[in-house]
Amino acid sequence: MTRTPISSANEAILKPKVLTMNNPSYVEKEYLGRLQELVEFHVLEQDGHEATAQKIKDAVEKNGSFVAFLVFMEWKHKERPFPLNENLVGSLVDSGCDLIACGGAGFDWADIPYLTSHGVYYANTPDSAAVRTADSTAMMILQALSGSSEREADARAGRWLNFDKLAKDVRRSTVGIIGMGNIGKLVAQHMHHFGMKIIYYNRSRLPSSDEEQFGKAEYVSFEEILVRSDVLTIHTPLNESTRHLLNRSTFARMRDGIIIVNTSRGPVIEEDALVEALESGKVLRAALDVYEFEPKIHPGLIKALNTTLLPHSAVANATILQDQQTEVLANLEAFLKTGKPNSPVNTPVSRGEESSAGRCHIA
Ligand SMILES: O=CC(=O)O
Repeated sequence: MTRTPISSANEAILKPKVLTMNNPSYVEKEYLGRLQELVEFHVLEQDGHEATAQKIKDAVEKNGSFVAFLVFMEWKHKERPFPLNENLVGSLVDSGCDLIACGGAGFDWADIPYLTSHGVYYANTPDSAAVRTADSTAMMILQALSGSSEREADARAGRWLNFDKLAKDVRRSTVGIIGMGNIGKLVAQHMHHFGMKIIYYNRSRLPSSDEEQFGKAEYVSFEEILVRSDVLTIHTPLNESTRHLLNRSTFARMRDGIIIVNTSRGPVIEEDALVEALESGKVLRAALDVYEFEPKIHPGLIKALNTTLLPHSAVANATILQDQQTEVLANLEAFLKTGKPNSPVNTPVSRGEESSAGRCHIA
């Protein structure tokens, strides 16, 4: 694969300008070339929150308005300059930016109400994140059922044949899926293939053809999913109604010896309550990729042997950046051609009534 930095000094004057955070270095050269015929890219390298906000202000001052701001993730940057709020992107928004397209499925780091009320689309990258997150979730469910982290610790410590806590049989276990969006459905597909019974809780019921495909998955109430799940896996976005969805009271209502898996967002679980439930044995094991106060992990989780802990890396495989950066650019391309990105998470208020043709930047 060719890695092609985009030029920050394209000549064409009449092309709409697009500001990017980092280079889309993993995108196929031909695709990038086609987009460079449509727009003029300006690149800034990400920094801390305040420093990035200043770089954005400087870019606007120097170049005038940008039609879009694209955020490309890079491995070398360990921390993100978020939150993506008025302080970070206010200068862009005020200068007429219509689209912010960002790598990543979650968008809790962006002030969506601010963007919506200022007429700006926010687009995420659900497709590239979904497959990797679902694959990692399946792996973590199997790890937690088998107690592989405890067994590995035994092996490393030379403890042989320690069968105090035997693996649970995947084929005789029920997985409860909270949130049946793209990721939840892929997890259902994976775990059905492993022979698990699937139950799910979601805002709305899936078409019966989907339920059939997942081995007659059952749509259940929130209370029912707590008491019937052997493994509970969370795939909801983080918002005010899902913050601490799992808390002291819900843990108390779950079946004894439940397994908790979370690859969505940490604050969906009240971590203190989870630690208590792991200590009491109410929760047999937890497999987590996300934490309430990232990048800090609760000391009680680190200490516990019955946890499998990953550093928010469920999506991180060798090809994610290529797919994610391409998905960000596809959002831009769709927006330029139709006035709407492929995967908007909001409907900007001032534009809700406009016809999409009215917003096209490219005929
Ligand atoms: O956390 C990862 C994502 O939101 O894609």
